[in-house]
Amino acid sequence: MSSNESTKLLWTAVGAAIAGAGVAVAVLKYSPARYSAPKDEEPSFPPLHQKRTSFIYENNASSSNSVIFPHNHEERMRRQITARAAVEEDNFMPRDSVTVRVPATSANMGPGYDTIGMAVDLWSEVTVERADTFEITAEGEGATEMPKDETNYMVIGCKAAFEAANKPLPILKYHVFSRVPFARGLGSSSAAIVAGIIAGLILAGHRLPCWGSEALLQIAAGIEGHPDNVAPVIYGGIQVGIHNGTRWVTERVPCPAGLQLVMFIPDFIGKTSDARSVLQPTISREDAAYNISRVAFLVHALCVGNLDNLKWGVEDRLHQPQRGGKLYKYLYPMIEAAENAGAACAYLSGAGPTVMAITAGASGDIFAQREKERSDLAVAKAMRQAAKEFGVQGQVVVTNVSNEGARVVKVVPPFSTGGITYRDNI
Ligand SMILES: Nc1ncnc2c1ncn2[C@@H]1O[C@H](COP(=O)(O)OP(=O)(O)O)[C@@H](O)[C@H]1O
Ligand SMILES: N[C@@H](CCOP(=O)(O)O)C(=O)O
Repeated sequence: MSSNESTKLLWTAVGAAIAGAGVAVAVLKYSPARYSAPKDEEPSFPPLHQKRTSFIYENNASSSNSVIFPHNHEERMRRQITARAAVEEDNFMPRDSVTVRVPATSANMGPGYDTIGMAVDLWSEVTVERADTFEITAEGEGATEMPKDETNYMVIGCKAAFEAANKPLPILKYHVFSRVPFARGLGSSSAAIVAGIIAGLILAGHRLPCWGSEALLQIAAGIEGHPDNVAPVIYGGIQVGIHNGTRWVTERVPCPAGLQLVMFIPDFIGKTSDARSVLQPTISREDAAYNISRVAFLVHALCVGNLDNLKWGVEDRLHQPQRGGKLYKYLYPMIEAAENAGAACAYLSGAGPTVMAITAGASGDIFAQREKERSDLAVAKAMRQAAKEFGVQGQVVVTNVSNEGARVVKVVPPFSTGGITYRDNI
């Protein structure tokens, strides 16, 4: 290399270093990290109904083009929310009518009492509309049994939504087409609560903060008292929820593909409140350790897709032995029969009386699989036989886990406008 070339290289390097330092200073000075909330403090945003195109970048030093550090998830979310909110601004006006679909859920999954729950591919559809007189009509599961007055959870959910919106509850009429078995341990109450809240929010034209506060979850779990049903109704999949001392927090647990759910649903009703009252108020350290180990095993088995470990993972000493002993004598014999017939595991769904067996199919829809690849039929037969031996009448329903939670399927006036069409043209 000539001395000329090396001098040129030296100056290029010096120039690059100065430019780099300049960028670094600019980045540090204007980095969005400077505007993030102090540690341990929730970032406070203006009310969500306010025009938001300005609130994130009120301080002009930070523009939407400024650098986001890889770890700065919060800033990235704020920008995404801002962009989306600008598009959706028009959609937050009060509505006349809304229809929401909500899934059944299977809580506890054995040892995860009041903590773990799974969305089940069985859906109810709730329509709430403004009316001159209050009315509740229902068809399908529990149509005659569910309350038709203000104690109905759809109404309680709707009321909570209007309270959150700080608006008086208008006169509304409710219609539910229910496919979630009523008071059978498949989360009919949580489905009604979540449907009511979502419908109420949309009718009121109010939206709740999601990221960082999950306000919908707070309201729903506040009404239900535990998050194991409402979290999967809202978010779908398998959810593990806690209360962190300040608020409810839920996380999705990965769900292995191709699971089938084989449910024995007795013909009789089992109210959750009754099934909670048979539980002992305290448990031994040994039983606590037992349940901790099983929950850990369950979550691990789901995460790595090790279905062989599920049968250990669903074992429990917190509620199943008491409920099985006092209310559902068929429970353990049915679990054994299902597992012997090829189920990966079986447990009491929620507070019962339904027993849930999980079987592993090949990939694709079960109706497109050869019988050899499916164990749901053998498991269903074994569960029915066990029920017969105990004189319990009921039906077996086979379905899947739903990775999706509650969704709005119709709104009047619609969200879709000439310019933007939302899915299903809602
Ligand atoms: N819209 C509704 N759908 C189902 N149950 C409701 C509804 N509104 C109120 N309930 C009450 O909730 C109870 C059913 O909930 P629960 O006992 O927890 O069973 P599940 O396992 O189905 O959630 C019943 O006593 C019923 O009166
Ligand atoms: N953790 C609760 C779950 C109740 O579920 P449900 O579907 O029976 O309402 C309990 O075990 O009590």
